[in-house]
Amino acid sequence: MTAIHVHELRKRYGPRVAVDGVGLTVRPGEVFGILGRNGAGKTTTVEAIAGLRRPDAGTVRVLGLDPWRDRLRLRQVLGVQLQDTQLHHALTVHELVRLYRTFYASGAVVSDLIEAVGLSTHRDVRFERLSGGQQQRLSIALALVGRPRVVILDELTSGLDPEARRHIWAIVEDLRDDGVTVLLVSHLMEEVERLCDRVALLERGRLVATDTPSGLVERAGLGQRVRFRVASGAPFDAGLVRDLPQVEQVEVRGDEVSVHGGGDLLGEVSTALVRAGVVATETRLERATLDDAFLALTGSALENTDADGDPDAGGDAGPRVARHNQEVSR
Ligand SMILES: Nc1ncnc2c1ncn2[C@@H]1O[C@H](COP(=O)(O)OP(=O)(O)OP(=O)(O)O)[C@@H](O)[C@H]1O
Repeated sequence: MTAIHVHELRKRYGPRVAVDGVGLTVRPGEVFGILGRNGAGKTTTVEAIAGLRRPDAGTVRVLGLDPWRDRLRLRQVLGVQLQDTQLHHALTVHELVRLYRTFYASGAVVSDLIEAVGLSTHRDVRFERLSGGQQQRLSIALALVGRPRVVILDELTSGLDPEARRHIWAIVEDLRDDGVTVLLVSHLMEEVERLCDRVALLERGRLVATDTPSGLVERAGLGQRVRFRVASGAPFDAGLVRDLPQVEQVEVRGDEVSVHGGGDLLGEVSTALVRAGVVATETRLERATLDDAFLALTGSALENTDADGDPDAGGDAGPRVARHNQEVSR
């Protein structure tokens, strides 16, 4: 049985089409990522999977259950952590986990779960007094309290510092080790590359591609680049590497050389340089990243523009992505 099956999912809000025929199959035990810009339809998709939003059309099954019709049964096997979970601010960590535990017929031992998410020393601290990272850890604990077989985590590390983010990633890795299926919505390429077995790219409500993170990079066909400096000070003869079978393009700027191509590019270029007696320094191989692949596959910068073309939505990763892509495609 598949863990999650989505077929031809559609949802509109008034005239706005949020999800437009999305299909996904998530295998049991997979960590499956949903990646896309602001407004791409990620949350609407996972809300439909969680039974929180009724689709206009299409089929959704989670462990064979219809999330809308079988909501009560689904609740016993599915854990959900959504963006901006509203929790009772005056309750402590322990009180909240204990309260949520009562919603399930069977589930985790409250103190064990609090320890597993690293909140033992904060068990008697009220929710409103927790830091952002601690609140996130608590919301994950609440998603896990019923020992779910499938967990949905939506933007679970947004706004957290690198250390808090790593703590939360370790929790997801433990879930994977325990065979729990995880559906992870994220903007963060590093998070997706580290945690996800496969990723679905959404763009304006449509599925652009589904693959492993490295498969997406390969699919984008962006190749690799070898960069080095010529030590001798003499001008570099680009003809030394231009005609090698794996080389597509050579750029020379002063003593800096950049060779773009595929296959065993580093080996081929290094051998040619040694044969020609050229001493190269600072040699490095650069591969396209998931950022680059996203950009190439969707034609837009991920974190710099939202799905409506609003250029305000995002941090500083967008321009970096765009620059890299220009380099690659030049
Ligand atoms: N309740 C709603 N009413 C009207 N429009 C909505 C509603 N929820 C979402 N939308 C719109 O539907 C589209 C998809 O939104 P959704 O939240 O699913 O995208 P997302 O990929 O999760 O975005 P983000 O990364 O910003 O969370 C967006 O254009 C959004 O403005």
